[in-house]
Amino acid sequence: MTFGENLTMIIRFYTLLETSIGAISRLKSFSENVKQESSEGEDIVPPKERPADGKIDISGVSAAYEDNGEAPHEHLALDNLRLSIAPGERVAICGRSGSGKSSLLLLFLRLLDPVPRPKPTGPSQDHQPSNNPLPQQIAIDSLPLTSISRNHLRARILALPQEPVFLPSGTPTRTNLDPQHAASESDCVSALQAVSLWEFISARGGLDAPLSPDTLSQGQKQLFNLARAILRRRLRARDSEGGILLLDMQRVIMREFAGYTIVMVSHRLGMVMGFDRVVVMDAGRIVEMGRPAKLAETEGSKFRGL
Ligand SMILES: Nc1ncnc2c1ncn2[C@@H]1O[C@H](COP(=O)(O)OP(=O)(O)OP(=O)(O)O)[C@@H](O)[C@H]1O
Repeated sequence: MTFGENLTMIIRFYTLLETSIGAISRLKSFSENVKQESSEGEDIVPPKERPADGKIDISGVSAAYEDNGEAPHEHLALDNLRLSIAPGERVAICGRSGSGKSSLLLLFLRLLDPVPRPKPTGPSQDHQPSNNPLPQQIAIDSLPLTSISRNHLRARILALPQEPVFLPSGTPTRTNLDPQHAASESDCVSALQAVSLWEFISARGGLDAPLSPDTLSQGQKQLFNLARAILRRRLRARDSEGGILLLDMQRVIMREFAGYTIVMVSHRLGMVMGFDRVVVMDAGRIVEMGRPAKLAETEGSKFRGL
């Protein structure tokens, strides 16, 4: 072996060692810093057809990211939210960056939990009375979220986040699309066809070929994520129709989710106008609510201002 080859090998192994040490350090910091979720009291496993209706009730809920224990929170991401959503209603959540839209979706998935409110803030408003008589609670189809098994809750609610998550590069496309291998090959192809991604995937070796998320554009990643939700919706439809879809992306295929209660975060007016109701947020509070077309016409409305 020449000196050059030896040097190349040393550099390659050294780089690998550095990468591995980095991974170990990230795992160590993850296990030290990330608190385990407590599943106390979450003993209800809803029957397969739930959430069949998709009714949502939020009564006086506040939430914060920092963990203060029992101490009051200075910065609330969500501040005394009260919102009822009827089964099958399509609600768009609007508001400036940082107003709490994504945090609201995290609430439904128990990725953010309610915290006690420090004190009534600001003047009482129509949409959010500051003297709230109800205990703070979120319920889906009249079941308090805190009593539903967290895993079941997350498995039942379809969520499309802003930043889609992919399995490590090299994982087959099919596993990325359907990690539990619950769907048939034709189900997978059909879901990818529904979002016009099948031709692209097929040209790269099809379902069993390894997928490198880096080779997908941001739009393609969102479409892939949408194909996952379509596939899960179609598999679920064999047991029950309806459910809850949380959308934190701009592109939606309404046709695929007819009958679902939809809560969508949106910045695009064109998308919002087709919804039943728009909820405008500011500083973690609901500041306006109503039919999008009506609010868009109302002089001085916050929605119009956006
Ligand atoms: N991981 C986090 N840690 C701490 N604070 C956070 C975190 N995520 C959001 N926040 C804070 O919570 C508040 C609400 O943020 P959120 O992401 O819900 O807003 P948003 O309306 O979805 O914004 P955007 O339109 O930019 O996505 C903001 O004050 C934000 O700084």
